[in-house]
Amino acid sequence: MNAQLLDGKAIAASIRAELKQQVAQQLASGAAPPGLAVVLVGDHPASQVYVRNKRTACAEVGFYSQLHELPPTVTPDQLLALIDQLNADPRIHGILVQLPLPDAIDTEAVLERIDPAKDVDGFHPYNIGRLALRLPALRPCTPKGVMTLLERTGQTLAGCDAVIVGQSNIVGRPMALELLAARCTITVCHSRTRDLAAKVAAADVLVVAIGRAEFIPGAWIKPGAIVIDVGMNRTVDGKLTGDVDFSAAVERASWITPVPGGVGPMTIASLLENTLQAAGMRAGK
Ligand SMILES: Nc1nc(=O)c2c([nH]1)NC[C@@H]1CN(c3ccc(C(=O)N[C@@H](CCC(=O)O)C(=O)O)cc3)C=[N+]21
Repeated sequence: MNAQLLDGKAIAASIRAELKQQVAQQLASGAAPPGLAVVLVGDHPASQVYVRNKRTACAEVGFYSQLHELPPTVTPDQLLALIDQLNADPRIHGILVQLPLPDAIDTEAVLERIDPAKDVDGFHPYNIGRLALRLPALRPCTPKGVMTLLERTGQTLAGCDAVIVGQSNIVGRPMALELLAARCTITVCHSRTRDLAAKVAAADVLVVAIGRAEFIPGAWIKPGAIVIDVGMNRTVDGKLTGDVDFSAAVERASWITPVPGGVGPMTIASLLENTLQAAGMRAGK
């Protein structure tokens, strides 16, 4: 069997085209554009690339956006004061504080300072709690993008055995909540999991988000599984590679995401959807 490619790059482009139309319609009826503020602390080179991609995407769909670049020496009080200012700014509907933050800053305190109604990353405990309770919320962008990819396969998720490798607050845990809401049976694996190979081999839907290049061998994949690779690892020669051994997995899976061009562009598309949602203009869902 040779898997079909879940082309995140193309699906994200079609989502942006739809959002662009919705924004144009709202603008024509006199509404202000959705506004996103991105806060970047320090000079993490990878973060600068991601932030640039996010701002380009905002411009493409007609959003207003601001970039706030702060030095790595910024004090917690200065950062919290900026968040307060953005919370109060009526032009800004979404606030994204790029992670990771410098060690001297208490990440949880910063994320909790963001108005939950402007929390377009969906990282605030209020929004995570609402996701856990299956209430409408701003949902974390990467798991939301993965759910959009899974919908595009046309496969029924209810009743599937879904296995998530990785238990991070930003991907693994909210991913488990999303798949549970879709009525999958969930297994979350992590560094203390026993017999990971057997867990992976039981997955109808496999989502891998651990950040270790080609950690999951293709031979572990259940024939016919849907494989979603959230990993983005930079190899020594500068290429991006996922957490799954793609060349072997593609021969067993029914659907698989490439890296790059899979989950990454969907994360940004979800951020745009969330910003539109926060602006009160309903995005797709
Ligand atoms: N508060 C916060 N929210 C985030 O959503 C967030 C963050 N912090 N910190 C960093 C990570 C990383 N992230 C990416 C999003 C898209 C691509 C993406 O579009 N990747 C392209 C390729 C990019 C390349 O070639 O380098 C792809 O996979 O095809 C990558 C990485 C969002 N993050």
